[in-house]
Amino acid sequence: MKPPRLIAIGRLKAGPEAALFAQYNARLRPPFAVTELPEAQGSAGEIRRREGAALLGALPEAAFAVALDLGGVAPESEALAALAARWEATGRPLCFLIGGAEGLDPTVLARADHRLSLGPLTWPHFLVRGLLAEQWYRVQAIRTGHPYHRAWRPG
Ligand SMILES: C[S@@+](CC[C@H](N)C(=O)[O-])C[C@H]1O[C@@H](n2cnc3c(N)ncnc32)[C@H](O)[C@@H]1O
Repeated sequence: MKPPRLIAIGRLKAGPEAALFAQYNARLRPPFAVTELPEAQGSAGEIRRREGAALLGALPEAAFAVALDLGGVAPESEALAALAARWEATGRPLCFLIGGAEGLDPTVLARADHRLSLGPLTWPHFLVRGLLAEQWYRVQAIRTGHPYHRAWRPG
């Protein structure tokens, strides 16, 4: 299987966020391939537009693009596992897009094939990489029946 690609704004320096991402990415089969794009300068609108253009420029034309976006739908982990199977069945290279501090430009959201929320809380973009890697590992555990994911919830 081709590795999913993570295209993200900002260069992740060594520290707790990088360690969290590395820990879960190392467990993934296959791990994410990562493309980092520099943070843009200017007003908030200019930053969004410039970063948006860079994200779209780094996105392969055929890609199935999943934008990490607060305005998207926040699925339960089992539902995300079902979505992952559908995304893979398209046969298109899977790419996740993470914005910078100003968020994703509307052009990126318009291009996205899916808008994925990790819940209504706003997370720092560097932390989102680790959260996504953990959820993708959980998705793989759900799909393979690995006990990492415990589905039980109180009734
Ligand atoms: C600090 S947030 C940007 C906040 C910005 N005000 C917005 O509304 O998008 C940086 C990036 O992290 C990702 N992000 C942060 N929280 C998220 C969440 N709860 N669900 C999905 N993505 C999130 C998005 O890709 C976002 O562009």
